[in-house]
Amino acid sequence: MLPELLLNIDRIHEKTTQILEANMGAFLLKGAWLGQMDTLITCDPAIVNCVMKEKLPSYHKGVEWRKRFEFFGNHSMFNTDFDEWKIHRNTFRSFISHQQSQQAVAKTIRRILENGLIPVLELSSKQCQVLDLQDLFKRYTFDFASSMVTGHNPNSLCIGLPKNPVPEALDDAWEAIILRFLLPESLWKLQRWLGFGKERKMSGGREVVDRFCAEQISMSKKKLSEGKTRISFADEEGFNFLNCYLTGNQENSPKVSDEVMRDNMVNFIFAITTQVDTLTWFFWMLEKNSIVEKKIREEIERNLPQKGDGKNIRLFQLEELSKLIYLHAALCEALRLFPPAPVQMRTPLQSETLPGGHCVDDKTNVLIFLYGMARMPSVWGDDCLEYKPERWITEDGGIKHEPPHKFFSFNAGPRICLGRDIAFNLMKAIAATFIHNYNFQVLENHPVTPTLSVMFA
Ligand code: HEM
Repeated sequence: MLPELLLNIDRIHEKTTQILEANMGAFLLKGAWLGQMDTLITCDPAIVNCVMKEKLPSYHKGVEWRKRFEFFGNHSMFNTDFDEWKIHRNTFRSFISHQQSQQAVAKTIRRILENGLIPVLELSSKQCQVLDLQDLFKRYTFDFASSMVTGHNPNSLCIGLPKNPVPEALDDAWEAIILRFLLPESLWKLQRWLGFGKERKMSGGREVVDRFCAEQISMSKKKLSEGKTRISFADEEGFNFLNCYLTGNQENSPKVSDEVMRDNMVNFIFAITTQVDTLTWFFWMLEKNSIVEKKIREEIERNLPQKGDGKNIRLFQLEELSKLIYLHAALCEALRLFPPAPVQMRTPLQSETLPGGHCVDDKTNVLIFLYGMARMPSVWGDDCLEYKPERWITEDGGIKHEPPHKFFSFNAGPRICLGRDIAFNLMKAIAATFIHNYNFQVLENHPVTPTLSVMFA
């Protein structure tokens, strides 16, 4: 099957989905790939539940995963397992669930929308300019990520749209990483050694990201030593992820090395910027389903009536956004059909039998293909290919809860995404601002195809 997949590389998501459907949701790729290991490719929610939740301690991300994602460093939460992962997860959790967090998220989003997005949109609409929405979302999420992680807003979303090398470096990394999954290891290693193609771009990107992190770490240390930031990250002024490390995130927490901070800063920035892809596909879906856009506008008008003459640009408070159920459903539906991370992989530590009877061992990767899961009639019904926010709404008008092993876009089990609520706030804030205040349309004949990247971009 590997040749069949490689021959269809330009439509690999569709091809894999077809093969999965013909094989009842799981098929085995024998050897010669991913470190000469066999790989069970699956989109069966029962297998996901078993691997990611019920038996997670028996599986790890493993060496083949880390080799491919080395851009993130050996000490990032994303690349670690077991005890080391637990330490990092606790640090992230203590930051995200801190009482300052919600206020910091709300203020930061508002500041970026008010001072960054609105001036850009106002100018562009006056001058009838064409805008690249994906680029705007990249700037929005990067400015937010940098503010939360380092306390510094780089203002990449501002009039003139200056180039920022860090988000570009992340995009380059994604495109190189997918090739590390598709090409034989010897080939991508040779490319890395020769400094060639996407590997060369990724190495350059790594330098850019390392420099960014080193500068931020050194600036924050300097501020702390000069007493410019209050000592605790728990104060409003000093509340950022880096300070959480520098000032100790919990009682008696050991101070960590710059390398650990670097790896987890990159991890955090990456986690936040995943929303670029969801927002982009969401707006594309609105273009194709104008009735959904109309319903969102009506929901905003109905639930959040405007005071005054309605002529001013309107921004929403996060508490207001929680009243927008249909918008939430429309975003869930975009996340279902276009999960930003379309694959997850785990390797068992020993022999295991999976639901459905597949046997795997420590020489077999289990690769979960989320993109395919969304397109299985057996999982989501005969209308699974349709963009249909209504599937997320209960009879009494609330949001329908789907178990994470079925709606797997935020992962499931002990490693479930910690930033889900922040993600929805970020996405709803920009979506409501756009939809309520502006009309937009996609350029005629504009080609829309996913790039060959490990993210579904
Ligand atoms: C649409 C937006 C998002 C999606 C689809 C998403 C999805 C995911 C996925 C699939 C994972 C598992 C990664 C893995 O183990 O390989 C994950 C983990 C994580 N996410 Fe998100 N994420 C989003 C936004 C965010 C945001 C905004 C934050 C932070 C504010 C965040 C924080 C995290 C953290 C800390 C983890 C690590 C969990 C662990 O390994 O224990 N995510 N996310």
